[in-house]
Amino acid sequence: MEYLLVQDVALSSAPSYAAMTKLQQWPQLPECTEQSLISQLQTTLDIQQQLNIVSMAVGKVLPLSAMSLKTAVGDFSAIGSCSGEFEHRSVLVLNQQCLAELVYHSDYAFTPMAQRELLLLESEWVFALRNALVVSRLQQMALKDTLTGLGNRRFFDDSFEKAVMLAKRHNEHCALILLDLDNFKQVNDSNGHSAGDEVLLAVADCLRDTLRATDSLFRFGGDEFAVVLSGQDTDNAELVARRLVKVINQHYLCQQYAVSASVGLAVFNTDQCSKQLFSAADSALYAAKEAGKNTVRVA
Ligand SMILES: Nc1nc2c(ncn2[C@@H]2O[C@H](COP(=O)(O)OP(=O)(O)OP(=O)(O)O)[C@@H](O)[C@H]2O)c(=O)[nH]1
Repeated sequence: MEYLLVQDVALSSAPSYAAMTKLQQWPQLPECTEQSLISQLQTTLDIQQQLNIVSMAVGKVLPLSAMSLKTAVGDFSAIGSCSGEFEHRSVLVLNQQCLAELVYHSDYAFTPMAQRELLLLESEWVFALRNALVVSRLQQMALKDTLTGLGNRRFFDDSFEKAVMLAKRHNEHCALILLDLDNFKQVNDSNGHSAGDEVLLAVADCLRDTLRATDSLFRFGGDEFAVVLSGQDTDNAELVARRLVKVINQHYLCQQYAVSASVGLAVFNTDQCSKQLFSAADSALYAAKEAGKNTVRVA
């Protein structure tokens, strides 16, 4: 299913609320309920929060056990969702554009009356949801590397600063891995830029698959990647770093083009600020290159 993308949005061309919903044909909720849902939705541009708000409103008109939303910027589940025997699906459309698909679950059948009430609540949500989707899409575009879909340098700067501050506050470990591919330039030079892009995509996949969901992975630009590991001491972080170098060595494209990876690792100590930790990892990366590449050095 094709969902709304930010470039599809023409904010000024949205139809009027009444024309879009044909509300007069539908059973009306008491005015205060209707007003409060719309005004609650206007308080946030966060899709998850909007879904939670709508699920609470739906819960007032029928017994709901789960509610989830599929969009172009990701899938969301209402807080407290659990399985239910009956399912009802709705596609949310605004201005002839598909915003999202909503999936409801309940232990009770979705009667035609219940479905009409859901439709009414959905019609109150579409404008706020459209705005939240646009914001989310813009955030993704500002913070993601377009080739690999990983966080970009700007996202790294922000996340790294926060990770170091948290580590300091909770007196925990925080490790920074800087990874730079070896001999990558020759892939571009001998096989063209698209072959280079393929290698970068393969490396991004290797790194993503090897790391845990709680680790943060970024592409800095060029052939440089960064990983922030929260709560890992030097020994564990070094194990992770060596594993990353190994999976890159084992990938058939990297073998084909003789590409490997050098890594610099630094683990936060409480006297350091984020700049000092970064600089320590950068020096370690330089040492790994100087040591002949395809290796890990710890600051
Ligand atoms: N295909 C492709 N190449 C890129 C991209 N961004 C940067 N590059 C190229 O990546 C190369 C990075 O240069 P270097 O790090 O010096 O290359 P290297 O051969 O790995 O050098 P060593 O680290 O010393 O082994 C340059 O040739 C850039 O043009 C990209 O998005 N796609």
